[in-house]
Amino acid sequence: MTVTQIVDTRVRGGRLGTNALAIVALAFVVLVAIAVALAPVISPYGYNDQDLARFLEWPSADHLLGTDSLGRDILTRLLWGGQPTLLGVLVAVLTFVVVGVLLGIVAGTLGGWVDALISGIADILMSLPGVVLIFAVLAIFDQDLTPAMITLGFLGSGSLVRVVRATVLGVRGELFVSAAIVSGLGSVRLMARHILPAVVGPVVIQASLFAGAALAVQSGLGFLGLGVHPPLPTWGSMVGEAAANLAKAPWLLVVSGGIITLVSLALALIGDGLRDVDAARRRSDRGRAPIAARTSRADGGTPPEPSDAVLRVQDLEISFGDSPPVAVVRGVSFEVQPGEILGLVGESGSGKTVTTLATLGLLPGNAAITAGRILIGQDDVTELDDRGFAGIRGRRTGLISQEPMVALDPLFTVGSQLLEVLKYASDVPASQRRARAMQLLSLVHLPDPEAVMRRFPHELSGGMAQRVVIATALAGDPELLIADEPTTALDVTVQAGILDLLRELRRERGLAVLFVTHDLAVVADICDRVIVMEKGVIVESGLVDDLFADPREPYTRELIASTPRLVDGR
Ligand SMILES: Nc1ncnc2c1ncn2[C@@H]1O[C@H](COP(=O)(O)OP(=O)(O)OP(=O)(O)O)[C@@H](O)[C@H]1O
Repeated sequence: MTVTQIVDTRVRGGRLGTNALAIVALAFVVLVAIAVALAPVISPYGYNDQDLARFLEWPSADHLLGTDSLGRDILTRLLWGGQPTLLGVLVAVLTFVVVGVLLGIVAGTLGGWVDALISGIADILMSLPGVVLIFAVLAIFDQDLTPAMITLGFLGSGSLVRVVRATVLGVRGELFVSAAIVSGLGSVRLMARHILPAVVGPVVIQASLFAGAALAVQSGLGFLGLGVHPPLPTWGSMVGEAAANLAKAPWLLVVSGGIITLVSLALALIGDGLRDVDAARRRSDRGRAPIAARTSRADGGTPPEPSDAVLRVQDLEISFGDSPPVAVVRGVSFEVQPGEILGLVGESGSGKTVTTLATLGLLPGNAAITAGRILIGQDDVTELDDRGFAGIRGRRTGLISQEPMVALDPLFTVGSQLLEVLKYASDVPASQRRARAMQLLSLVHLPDPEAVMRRFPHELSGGMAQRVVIATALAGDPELLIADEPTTALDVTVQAGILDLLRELRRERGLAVLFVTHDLAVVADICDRVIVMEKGVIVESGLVDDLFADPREPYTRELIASTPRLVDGR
């Protein structure tokens, strides 16, 4: 059985097991929706039929869920009340999906200033005080719930815009999309055949999670008596009535609060189930990614051999000092395949940095490789001196460091630094270097490359500087990028952009990346496989999803537990 088959088998097994709950939840929501839609047919009474002799009654054969303070049948009101409630949720979700998908696709497809404008709008939508705006809309539209729920969907769509945009950017980098464009597929067909199917999964997940949030807001409004047109109930208004009679008939709150809780819970379970399916699909794609990338590079698509690895570290031992030498890295072995992003994690002092420095031939003078080998392609670089490394650094390996500002010389413009690297690390003729430099700046999505060429490092933001560093690292067209905490010094939004760029480079150019970090949330976001180091040795390694789902070593579990964004799923 091949590795790909093993991954696929695991994925299928995972889907079946984890989604039983989601399927039950989906069946429940569908059942509730059908019952609510059929309220006029199946309700035992009218929603405003009053029987003042039988108010606040417990469930009985006549009134299966009891009666309210005016003797109205609770089951009937629950069914009728579901109509404005679920319709409101539907309106909000439809708005959320239409706005989010349209803007996300336009931003991801057109890029440039359109992308910047739409991303700005998405940021603004996410920062607006939603509840206040919804109150205002209700006041303006005479308590009409529809405009209020459209507003809710519109405000919520900012997050979906980002998800769809990122998905579109990812898909556009796929080889099959490039092949489709080259073979003359029009943009409408490209959208229908390749881009829309890719965004369906993430959109459905986001929509089901948003539906839960919309139900909560809808119910909250109903509870406050907003958007309600008595005597027609909403689930929220029924909670309000139940709260008013809490001492006399606590049962009412169990029923009205219960249906809202159950439907919200079911929507969350559906979202979680869909997310599992999507994660499993991605995991299987990631399991295949290196092979796909390798095949695309290898002439004739020959099956990959282990020796196709871009980087092979075998039984590496690194020691400091000589009387006696102290080994700080021991028995470290791993491989990085073309198109693969391998995470190297561990707490400070675990040996990540010295391992990567050894790979680049940059160990400090008091350190030495005392055992093992490092192979870049087929070349053992363990014994190479600086002259020997000249053909490797820049041309076969590129470095992205933690501090982009430090990586750039403050005395020279971006252009002169890029031209210099192109001169020494590439074979681009002098006459074409300027054009190539600007091409590299465009490749890393820096707008107006000509202006960027003229700037000094201090005139760049942190994110721009890191993109310049990545462009510089790509100048010699290396097959391996070593990224040493490349996002640690950047703020979260800029960080996401740099991670997107690395993913895109991997997809478009089949680049391999050795990603050194202590941030497991970043590893979960970008890496295919991960190696965990502790005190100079590898304690655990594996596919990222497997390792995070089922860490075997206590040290790994501790690392995961100390990363709040992973633990609470943010
Ligand atoms: N110049 C040096 N002289 C002596 N020992 C060193 C030197 N540099 C690193 N070490 C030791 O090597 C070990 C591994 O350090 P390394 O910097 O690789 O850890 P790290 O996991 O990369 O940590 P960090 O994330 O803080 O960079 C540590 O025990 C450290 O004390």
